[in-house]
Amino acid sequence: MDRWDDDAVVTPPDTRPYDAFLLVSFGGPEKPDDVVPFLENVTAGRGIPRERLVEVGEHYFGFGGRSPINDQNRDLLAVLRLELRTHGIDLPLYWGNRNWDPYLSDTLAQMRDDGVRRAVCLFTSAYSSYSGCRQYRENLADAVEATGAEAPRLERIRHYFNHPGFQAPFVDGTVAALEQLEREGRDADGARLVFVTHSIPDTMNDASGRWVADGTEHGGGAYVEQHRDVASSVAAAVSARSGVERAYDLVYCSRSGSPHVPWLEPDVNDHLEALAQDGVDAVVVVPIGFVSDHMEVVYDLDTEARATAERVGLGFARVPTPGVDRRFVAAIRELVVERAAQARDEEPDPPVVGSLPPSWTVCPAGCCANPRGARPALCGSDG
Ligand SMILES: CC1=C(CCC(=O)O)c2cc3nc(cc4[nH]c(cc5[nH]c(cc1n2)c(C)c5CCC(=O)O)c(CCC(=O)O)c4C)C(CCC(=O)O)=C3C
Ligand SMILES: [Fe+2]
Repeated sequence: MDRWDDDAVVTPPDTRPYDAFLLVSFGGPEKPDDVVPFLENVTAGRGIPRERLVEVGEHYFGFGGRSPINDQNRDLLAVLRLELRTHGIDLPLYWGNRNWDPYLSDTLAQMRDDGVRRAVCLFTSAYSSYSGCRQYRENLADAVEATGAEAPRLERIRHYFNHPGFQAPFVDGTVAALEQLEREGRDADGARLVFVTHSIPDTMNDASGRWVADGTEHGGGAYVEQHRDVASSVAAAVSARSGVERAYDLVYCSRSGSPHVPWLEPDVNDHLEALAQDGVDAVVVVPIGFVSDHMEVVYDLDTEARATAERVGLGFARVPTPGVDRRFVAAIRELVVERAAQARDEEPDPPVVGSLPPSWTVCPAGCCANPRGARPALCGSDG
């Protein structure tokens, strides 16, 4: 008969004061008829040129009008539910999107009806920027407004770009990609590591992580700084594993908006062309800007950037995003427990890799300012 040692009984981690977890994401179309209304949601008031919308719409139609992003969030919730349960954490999980069903306002109403009082939120963006943080905080404020007085109180997990569980899948994936290039007869030792993230307007980067105290501005440029820190940390871990120092770069994809507005560069396609001209034989593309392999990855990188690499004769291997990797899912569990301890005024020791400290959980006044003017936003000190 199996003996159940008393000391084998693990005391579940304390997640009070939270009685729910909310996954906050971008949303994406699920069938061809959804594509145009989805794009209209995304670009409302953004001044995106019509020809750009038609172009991006074609990307979606090329994938049957269905973005992978909602299914990836369903998968993440399924494995997270298992992860929490096996660690004795009984937290109901909810999911809401900015731009498509399930919308945050519908999800918040469900949470209210279920009697949820105080939920911890994770955004499917690991970094500081208006699009990746404050805009989600504004979306939460709008959803709480629509839900009314009984809406749950919402608090946010820190930016998790430097959590070890977010970076570990990129390190392993890069080592595996180099081995793949080796098998293809490419110069893996001389391969360039090309870290990629979503381009944003220069002004949005300048405003990222910039906050105001007593009329004085502090910080700014956090989006690029955080990505550079991840790139250097992953590149160092890969070189420690492979015994080879490789050159690496941080480049950008998915630029949008008016061509007259400066966005972060170089674009990944321009960069691949330049590397080929410099005689580089192969690249490993590491999409550190993304949590799952959604359209900005499977189209902008796996379709567009891969075609550029083939055209210029570069060996090309693309590393998977964290998605449902068990270390990333475990990191989410740890971040929930960490945030709950902070909410109880305890002082957990947040694990980080790289040279930057753990990010804040309550955004300071003015942080990642909305380029179109201030709007109500939750999870910060400027409501
Ligand atoms: C920083 C950032 C992230 C990462 C943070 C996060 O993960 O949230 C992100 C994610 C995503 N962006 C996505 C899609 C789009 N982004 C657009 C437009 C824009 N993105 C921007 C920034 C970002 N975007 C910006 C500054 C614009 C210009 C309009 C504006 O100023 O707001 C447009 C309009 C057409 C166009 O591309 O021009 C689309 C369709 C999808 C869904 C993919 C799928 O369906 O699988 C996802 C996850
Ligand atoms: Fe985007």
